[in-house]
Amino acid sequence: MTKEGLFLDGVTIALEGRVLVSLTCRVAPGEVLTVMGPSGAGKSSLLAYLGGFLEPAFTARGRALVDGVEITALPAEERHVGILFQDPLLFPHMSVAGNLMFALPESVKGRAERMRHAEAALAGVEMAGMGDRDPATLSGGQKARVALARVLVSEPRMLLLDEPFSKLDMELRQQMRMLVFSKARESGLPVLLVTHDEADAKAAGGEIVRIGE
Ligand SMILES: Nc1ncnc2c1ncn2[C@@H]1O[C@H](COP(=O)(O)OP(=O)(O)OP(=O)(O)O)[C@@H](O)[C@H]1O
Repeated sequence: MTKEGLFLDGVTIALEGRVLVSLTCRVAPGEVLTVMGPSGAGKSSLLAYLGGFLEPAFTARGRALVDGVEITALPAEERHVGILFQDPLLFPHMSVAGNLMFALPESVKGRAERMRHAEAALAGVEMAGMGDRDPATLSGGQKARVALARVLVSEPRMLLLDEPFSKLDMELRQQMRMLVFSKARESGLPVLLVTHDEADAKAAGGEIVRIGE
């Protein structure tokens, strides 16, 4: 399929009759669009609309297309939107590899093959050989890298990032920014990044949209 990236076509989100977000823009494959704005502006609601989990208190219209596929016309489970939140949200009852295998598409068959995919993805985030570890024994930075590997193995069409670096300390934050944006570029995934941090936007290097100001 030709990669066209993400197209937000008149995406409008309102709460109690008040428009919070109104956006038409394109994000090329591998590029990042950063959405900034004050608390309560509607940044997370925009991601929730694209991911298919917007609360019913909101009304929304407009289309989001990824590589020509109108994801907003699909049920959430068919959108294949990868999301990273502030917290890595690893399943605590599964090993690190188990967390990745859970996210792998069903098309990857057989336990050995699934394990190989998981291990390769871990190696791609500098976590080679850590598949057997219990997530609780990992550092914050390691958990963040596992969360990134998990979202990448799920073969998403695009990435939504909701303040994914904000809980990391300065040095780790910079490392994670580089890793996330280089993985997005490498895999040609369009990225929507929500952040309060101007340094995130700078590292992302793409266009910045400010809402609610
Ligand atoms: N379930 C809900 N029902 C009603 N109002 C809600 C609901 N969830 C959020 N809101 C309100 O919707 C508005 C937008 O919230 P949203 O979380 O999208 O903002 P945000 O820009 O992501 O804020 P922050 O930067 O603080 O995360 C806020 O005024 C919030 O109080």
